[in-house]
Amino acid sequence: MNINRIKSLKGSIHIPGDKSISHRGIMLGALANGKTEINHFLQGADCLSTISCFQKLGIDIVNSKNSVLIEGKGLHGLLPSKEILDVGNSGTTTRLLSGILAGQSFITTLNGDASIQKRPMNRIITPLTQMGAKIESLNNNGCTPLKITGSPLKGIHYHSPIASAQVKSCILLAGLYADSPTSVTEPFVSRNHTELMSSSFGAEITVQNTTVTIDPDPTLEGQKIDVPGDISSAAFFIVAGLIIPNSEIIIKNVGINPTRDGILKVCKDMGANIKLENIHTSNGELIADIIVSTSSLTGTVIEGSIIPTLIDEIPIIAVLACFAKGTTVIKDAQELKVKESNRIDVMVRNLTAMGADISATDDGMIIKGGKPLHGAVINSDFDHRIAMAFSIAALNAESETEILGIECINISYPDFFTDLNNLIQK
Ligand SMILES: O=C(O)C1=C[C@@H](OP(=O)(O)O)[C@@H](O)[C@H](O)C1
Ligand SMILES: C=C(OP(=O)(O)O)C(=O)O
Repeated sequence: MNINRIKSLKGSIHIPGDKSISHRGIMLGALANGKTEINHFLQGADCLSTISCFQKLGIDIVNSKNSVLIEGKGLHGLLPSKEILDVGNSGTTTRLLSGILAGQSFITTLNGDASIQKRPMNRIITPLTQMGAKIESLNNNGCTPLKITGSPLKGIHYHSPIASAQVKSCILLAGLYADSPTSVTEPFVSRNHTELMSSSFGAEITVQNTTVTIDPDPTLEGQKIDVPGDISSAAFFIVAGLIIPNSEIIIKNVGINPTRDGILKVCKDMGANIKLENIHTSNGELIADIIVSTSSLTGTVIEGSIIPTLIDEIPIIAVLACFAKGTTVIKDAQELKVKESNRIDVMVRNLTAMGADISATDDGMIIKGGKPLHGAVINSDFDHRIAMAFSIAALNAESETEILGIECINISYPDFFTDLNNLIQK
């Protein structure tokens, strides 16, 4: 894909459904009694992997694009899969599903693509094993393929060394099958969609500071879920609207859950023209329209408790920082090394190729903004966030940019270029 500089962006856009919430809707819908209807479900490859895994576990799911209908079979209704479950590229599917499978009365093997086979799974194997689960990393490297032998589980209080919603959610979902309450304490609060959604399905969840506790064996009842737009997808348009001259865009119906809204705070800190309108709540999730216009920006420091609230947005925030005056420092973000790619290395390599002044640190990056970007050949390393971040950077670079492996945007945002083209002013 070749991309050139554009003049401006104008208009309004509806962002596709939130990836994290879409995954959880399928999982909890499958474990609930009766029908669950999910509207504005994200039709990205990761969420389709979650659907196909649950279909193989005996759940009827009809995906009619506008809505997804799930015929839930209750907490104990899953059936053994005849095949290996394919989790594709999705870390969320792998880790959350492993928590559910740990409590079943059958054996499951799951595996995914080349990227998933390098992502760390000991972070879930350790707590699930403490609960009594039997999980084998078949290549003995702490990664997939995983063989999960469902077992009777006991409730634990796990102190997670990382603020990870996937680790927390994996343990909480396993906790549904435990013999006593299960608690997870994390160093900082990570996204809380599992907590919000499972309590709306009828689970007993209590939250105290950074500790979440779930009671076992609830009766979950099917729900109607309206998925808000994904702020992690909106982030590309937020940044585009800020860095491209003469732009003003309205991004409608975006989830701004406080455990996800770090990018909004960072933009405000940097001096962005950004406003929220029409703020309301749906299914316990906070939603707003976001209005952004071209802004003069200054660098900032991003560290500590805000990191989990913007972890997937760091690639596009690094692009934003290139267009700000002064230095932006990103710290405490070592988790970026174990995403679909090593997002610190890949951002530094590719932004350097475009002429930015950026260096990698052990836990983040330092960007000295203000140097104009020029076109380059960008290898996305088949990471969707990287491919989209550089598609936006290319819109304000001096010469043509070529992005290799652009198809990976299908993971989280299949219509990204259609939506972008609708805003570009010729
Ligand atoms: O729980 C989730 O839906 C997610 C949690 C985050 O991962 P970690 O839990 O590994 O931080 C995030 O990066 C991922 O895109 C989605
Ligand atoms: C890290 C991501 O997803 P996952 O962990 O589910 O693969 C992401 O979407 O940026």
